[in-house]
Amino acid sequence: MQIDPTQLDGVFLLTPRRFGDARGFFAETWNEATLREAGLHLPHFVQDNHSFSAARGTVRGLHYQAPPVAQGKLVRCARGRLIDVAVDVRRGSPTYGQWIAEELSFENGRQLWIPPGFLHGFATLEPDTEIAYKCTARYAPEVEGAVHFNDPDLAIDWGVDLTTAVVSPKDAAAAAFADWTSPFTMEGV
Ligand SMILES: Cc1cn([C@H]2C[C@H](O)[C@@H](COP(=O)(O)OP(=O)(O)O[C@H]3O[C@@H](C)C(=O)[C@@H](O)[C@H]3O)O2)c(=O)[nH]c1=O
Repeated sequence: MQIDPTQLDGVFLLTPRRFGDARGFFAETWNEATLREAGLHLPHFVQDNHSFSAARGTVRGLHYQAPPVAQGKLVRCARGRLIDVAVDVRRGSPTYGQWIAEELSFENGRQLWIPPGFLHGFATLEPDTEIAYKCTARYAPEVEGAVHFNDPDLAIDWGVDLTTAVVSPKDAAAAAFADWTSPFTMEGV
């Protein structure tokens, strides 16, 4: 497993080793001991999610759950190609409001570790794209929230035409970043 830091402290790109043969490949997508030996101690995961998006240009996000059920997410693309986005919303963080956008695909096998304290979203770059992610806390709809994906202050480059993006009604009605108060601090996530 290759582990690469990103510009945001605590967010890592993980690239599992693929063992190719005549049948295709095999890869370990998650191995607690291997990561610990490499110095990356991820919290305990309690839920695995899988979603499918039919159209290119589907955008889901920017989502979070508030503490004490904030979620860390280990994200990968099982089919197709997507841009995965993490926004640092830890109050007091030197990179508060900054984001990273990483391409994850079936082809490149890369995974993004996003700890609690970040907004998460993604845009599909191909039709029939599947995302799979492990979460460190259970689904808690009573404390979930969203910031608008096309927020002018965040100005995220999703890699797709946002005027024709496929979004949920919930995401279309999400708050502006400037009107939103983050429930996260550097310590309390
Ligand atoms: C997220 C989630 C949704 N659901 C249900 C609620 C709803 O009926 C249906 C679709 O939910 P949503 O519209 O919230 O799905 P979606 O927009 O795909 O939400 C997800 O987006 C990405 C970016 C994330 O980071 C995730 O944490 C999650 O927020 O699935 C669960 O049962 N468990 C879950 O963990």
